[in-house]
Amino acid sequence: MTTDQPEYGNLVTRQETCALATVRRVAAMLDVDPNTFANGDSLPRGWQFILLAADSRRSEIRSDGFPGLGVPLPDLGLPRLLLGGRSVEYRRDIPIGSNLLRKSRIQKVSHKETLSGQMAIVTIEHELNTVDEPEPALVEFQTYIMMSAATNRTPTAPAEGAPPAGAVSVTPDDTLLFQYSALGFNSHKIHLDRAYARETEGFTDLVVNGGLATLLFTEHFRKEVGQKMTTLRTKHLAPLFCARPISILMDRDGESWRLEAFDDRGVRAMEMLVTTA
Ligand SMILES: C/C(=C\C(=O)SCCNC(=O)CCNC(=O)[C@H](O)C(C)(C)COP(=O)(O)OP(=O)(O)OC[C@H]1O[C@@H](n2cnc3c(N)ncnc32)[C@H](O)[C@@H]1OP(=O)(O)O)C(=O)O
Repeated sequence: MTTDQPEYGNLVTRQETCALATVRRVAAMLDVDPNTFANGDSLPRGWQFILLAADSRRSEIRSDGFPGLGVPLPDLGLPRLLLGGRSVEYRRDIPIGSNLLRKSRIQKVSHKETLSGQMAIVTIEHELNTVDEPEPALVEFQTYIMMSAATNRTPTAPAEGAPPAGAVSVTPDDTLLFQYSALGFNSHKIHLDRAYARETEGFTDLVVNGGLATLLFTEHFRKEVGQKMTTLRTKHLAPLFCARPISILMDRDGESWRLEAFDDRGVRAMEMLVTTA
């Protein structure tokens, strides 16, 4: 059963700065030379997570360590949460060093009864405007799946065999997970606290943040294709785990690219669709 809730609608506005120091740290995390970036250069498309962090007070942090969505959302009584997907439209470049106005709101909340229990699907919309332009430079929708406490049901998808041949492999480790969480001011414990991830949420290991997996995809796209993305859409189908190789496959269809991620057991865990101008 699905029930669509009317918009919560409260618009939250914030001042953000695309700080060179933070951009240099993202570069360092990705093993890119930080000295190749300067004020006035364009923020690489895919790196906007540093401008979309929540700034919740410590007293507002959820029991799972998640700082919240950065916009008011009533307590839905669903203590667990995973990123379901994102959809981004890049309209203009964001200059490094620029000041931005960020507008965020809950766009939609749907409630579902599923085999795993109650679920809410929450979509939040962010716009980033450079101060001198009336139209947003970037519009991003993020969908979070909120769930009841972990049951006996394992959240790990069934094994399907080996990863596909011809894929590029990347293995996120504890350090990468920590640095991504720190740069996004995200203290969710499934990415940082192995005992919590296993014992409280029932995962086999630390879960790779879907935003980090997306960043690894967009970096792969930047290096292999080199064209500017105009849109990207992701869907997270199964969790990816720390210290396990992720296999990335990329296919082109005209001006669109489809990237898929498989875990070390061959489970298709994520897909990303990219278009270019
Ligand atoms: C936290 C956090 C950030 C993160 O990045 S967490 C890591 C990244 N995300 C994931 O690893 C999620 C991977 N996906 C899953 O584990 C499963 O898909 C999930 C979400 C547990 C749902 O699986 P179920 O088997 O329990 O449910 P169903 O597949 O039957 O779906 C039930 C309804 O939910 C809708 N739905 C499912 N997945 C998504 C999705 N990715 N996006 C949007 N909607 C989704 C599905 O359509 C079903 O609805 P129907 O109307 O079709 O019944 C951080 O920032 O800290």
